[in-house]
Amino acid sequence: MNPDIVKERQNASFDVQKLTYILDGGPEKTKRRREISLVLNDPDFDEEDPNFLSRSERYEQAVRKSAQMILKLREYGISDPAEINCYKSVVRGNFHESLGLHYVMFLPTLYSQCDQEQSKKWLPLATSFEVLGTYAQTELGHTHLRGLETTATFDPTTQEFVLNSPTVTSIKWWPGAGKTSNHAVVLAQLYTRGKCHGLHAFIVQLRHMDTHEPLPILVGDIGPKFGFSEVDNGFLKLDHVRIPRENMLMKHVEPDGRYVKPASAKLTYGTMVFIRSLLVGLSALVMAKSCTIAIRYSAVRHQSEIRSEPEPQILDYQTQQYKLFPLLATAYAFSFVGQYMTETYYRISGDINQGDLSELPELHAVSAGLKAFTTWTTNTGIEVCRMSCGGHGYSRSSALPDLYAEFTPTCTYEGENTVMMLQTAYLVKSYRQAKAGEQLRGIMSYLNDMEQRHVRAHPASARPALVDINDLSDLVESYKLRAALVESAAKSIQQELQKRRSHEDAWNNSAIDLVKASDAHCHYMVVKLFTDKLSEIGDPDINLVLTTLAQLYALHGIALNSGDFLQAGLLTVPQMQQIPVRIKELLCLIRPNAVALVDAFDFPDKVLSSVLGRYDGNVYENLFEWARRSPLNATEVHESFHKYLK
Ligand SMILES: CCCCCCCC/C=C\CCCC(=O)SCCNC(=O)CCNC(=O)[C@H](O)C(C)(C)COP(=O)(O)OP(=O)(O)OC[C@H]1O[C@@H](n2cnc3c(N)ncnc32)[C@H](O)[C@@H]1OP(=O)(O)O
Ligand SMILES: Cc1cc2nc3c(=O)[nH]c(=O)nc-3n(C[C@H](O)[C@H](O)[C@H](O)COP(=O)(O)OP(=O)(O)OC[C@H]3O[C@@H](n4cnc5c(N)ncnc54)[C@H](O)[C@@H]3O)c2cc1C
Repeated sequence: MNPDIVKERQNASFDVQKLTYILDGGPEKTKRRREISLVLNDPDFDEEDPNFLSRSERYEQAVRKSAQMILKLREYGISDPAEINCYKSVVRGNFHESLGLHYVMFLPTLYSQCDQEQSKKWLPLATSFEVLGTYAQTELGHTHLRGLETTATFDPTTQEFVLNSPTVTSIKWWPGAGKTSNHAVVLAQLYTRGKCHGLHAFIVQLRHMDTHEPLPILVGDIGPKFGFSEVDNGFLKLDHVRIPRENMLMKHVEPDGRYVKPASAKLTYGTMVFIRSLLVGLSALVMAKSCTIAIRYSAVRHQSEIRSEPEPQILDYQTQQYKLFPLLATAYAFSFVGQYMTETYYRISGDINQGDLSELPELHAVSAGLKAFTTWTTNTGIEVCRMSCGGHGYSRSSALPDLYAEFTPTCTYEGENTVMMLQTAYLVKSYRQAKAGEQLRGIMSYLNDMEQRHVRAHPASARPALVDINDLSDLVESYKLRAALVESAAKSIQQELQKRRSHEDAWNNSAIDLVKASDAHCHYMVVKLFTDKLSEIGDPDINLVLTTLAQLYALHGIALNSGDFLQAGLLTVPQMQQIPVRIKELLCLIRPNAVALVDAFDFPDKVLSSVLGRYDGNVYENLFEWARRSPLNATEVHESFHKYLK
C-alpha cells in the first residue's frame, strides 16, 4: 500500500463504511451489492483490456460477456431488476454492452406497453433471450418525434401493418444492437383509414430466429463512433415489411381499421422518460468514479514545490482542490438527486399504471431537465478530472478517456440536452398558473410564492440582502429565488407576442432565456435535495462532512453564476466578495477527508479499471506493467521496421 494513501485514510474524521451505507440506502443493500460484486473474481469474466483490441474484437468480447452474464444470472438466481442492474454495472465496468438496449429499452417497452395477450406471447420470449430486441426510433434525418417519417399503414384485408421507410432520411439510424438483435420496437407514424394518428410502437422481427440472417430488411452497423465500441448501433431500412395486427403495442387499431385513442398519446414515450430518469443516477456514478480516480491519484502524486521542502502531494495545491472538490461535492449531490429521481419515477409511474396521469407532465419535465443538467455537468467534470491528472490522465490506463467517451453521448441520446431543457414549457405553464392564483403542488410549489414574496429580478439596491452565506437554508432560498428566472423567460415570450410574432417564433426568440430558466430550476432542485438529505443523516461526523460539501456545492454554483444572483439582488457585491474566501476555507476543511470521501463510493478496483485510481495507490509500477502489455510491444522489433524503415 502506498504510504501517502495510508496516511490519508488515517486522517479521516468519519466512518467511511457508514457513509457507504447511506449512499447504498442501508447496510443490507451494501452487503448485497458487495456479494454481487464477487462476480468480479469469476475467471469466466477475465478479459483483455478493450483498449488493446480492434473494434470487431471489442464487439465480440462484449457479446461473449453479455451471454456469460445471462447464464450467470440464471445460475445465481438473480431476478430482482435492481440487483440485475447492479450485477451488470459491476461486470460492464466503464463500457457498455451489446445487449444493453434489450434490457434498458426493449424489455421496459414490452413491460409497459403490451396488453395481456401480448405480454403472454412476448415476455417469455424476451426474458429468455430467444428474442433479442432493440429500440428503433431515431432516423437519419430526424429525431423530433413529429418529424419521423417511417410509416405503419394498416391493411384490413390481411389484418397487417405495412412498415415502410419511404426515403433515405427515414432510415432508422442509431438503434443499439444492429448486428445483435433479431427484433425491434419500431416507432412509426400510424395510418389507418387514410388518416395519420401519430407515432406508435410496433414489434418487428428483423432476423431469422435460427440462422440470424436478416429477413428482407436492410439492417447493419453504422460504423465506428467516438466511443460505444462495444455497441453495434445500427441502421434499419424497412421496405413495405408486413407484420400482424397483434404486433402493434397497446393495440389501438380494431380489426376494421378503427383507431382507438389512448388515455394519453405521450404514454408511447414512456421508455424515454424511464431512461432519462436513470441517467441522473448514471451521472452520479460516473462523476463519483472520475473523482475517485483523480483524488486518489492526486494523493500519491508529488510534484514541484510549495515551500522549499520535499515535493508536496498535488492534492495540497489549492488550485487542484478547487478543480476537484466542487466535483466531489457534485458527485454527492447527484447521488442524492439520483435517489430522488428513481423514487419519483416509480411513484408516479405506479400512479400512471393505476390510471392517474395527473403527474405525467411534471415527471416528463423534471426527468428531461435533470437528465440534461446532470449529464452536462458530469460531462464537463470528467474532463476536468482527466486534466487534473496531467499526462497520465491522457493515458487510457487512467480510464478517464474511456469514461468520457462512453459518457458524453448521454448529452445527446435520449433527447439532446438543449431540446430537453426546452421542455420547460411546463415551467412557464406553471408560472402562469401560479400568477393566476392557482396553488401548485410538488416541486413547482415554490412558484406559489411569486406574487406575495415578489420573487422577481430587482436591482440590488432595492432588495435588502438578508442572506447568510454560511447558512445552507439561506442559500437554498437564494437558489429558489434565482429559479424565478422563469419569469424573465415568460416575459420575453410575452414581449415577443406583443410584437405580433407567432407563438412559435416568440418561443424560439426566447429559447436562451428558457434554457437558463430550466437550468436555474434544476440547480435549485439539486441544492434543495442535497440540503434536505442532510436532515436524514444522524451520524454527527458524517453530517458535518456532508454539510461542508453541500455548502461548497451551493457557493461554488453561486460563484459560477454570480451575474444572476447579483442582477436579481439576491446577494450584494460585498457578499459576493466573501464567497471565494469561504470557498477556500471549505477546501481546507474537506482536504483531510478527500480520500475517505471517495473511498465511501466503494468502487472495487476492477470496476474502476484505472491504474491511477487504484485503492492501494501503487500507480507507477502498475503504469509500467500496463504499458508493457501494449500490442505494439508484442515483438521487440515491430514489423513496420522491416517493411518501411529498414
Ligand atoms: C444505469 C442506467 C444506464 C442507462 C444507460 C443507457 C444506455 C443506452 C444507450 C443509448 C440509448 C439511447 C436511446 C435513444 O436515444 S432512443 C431515442 C430518443 N429520442 C428522443 O429522446 C427524442 C427527443 N425528442 C422528443 O422527446 C420530442 O421530440 C420532444 C422534444 C419532447 C417534442 O415532442 P412532441 O413533438 O410530441 O411534442 P411537443 O413539443 O409538441 O409537446 C407536446 C406535449 O407533450 C409533452 N411531452 C413531450 N414528451 C413527453 C413525454 N415523454 N411525456 C409526457 N409528456 C411529454 C410536451 O411537454 C407537450 O406538453 P404540452 O402540455 O405543452 O402540450
Ligand atoms: C450513442 C448513441 C446511442 C443512441 N441510441 C439510440 C437508440 O438506441 N435508438 C434510437 O432511436 N436512437 C438512438 N440514438 C439517437 C439519439 O436519440 C439522437 O441522436 C438524439 O435524440 C439527438 O438527435 P439528433 O442526433 O437528431 O440531433 P439534432 O436534434 O439534430 O441536434 C443537433 C443540434 O440541433 C439542436 N436542436 C435540435 N432541435 C432543436 C430545437 N427544437 N430547439 C433548439 N435546438 C435544437 C440541438 O440542440 C443540437 O445542438 C443514439 C445516439 C447516440 C449518440
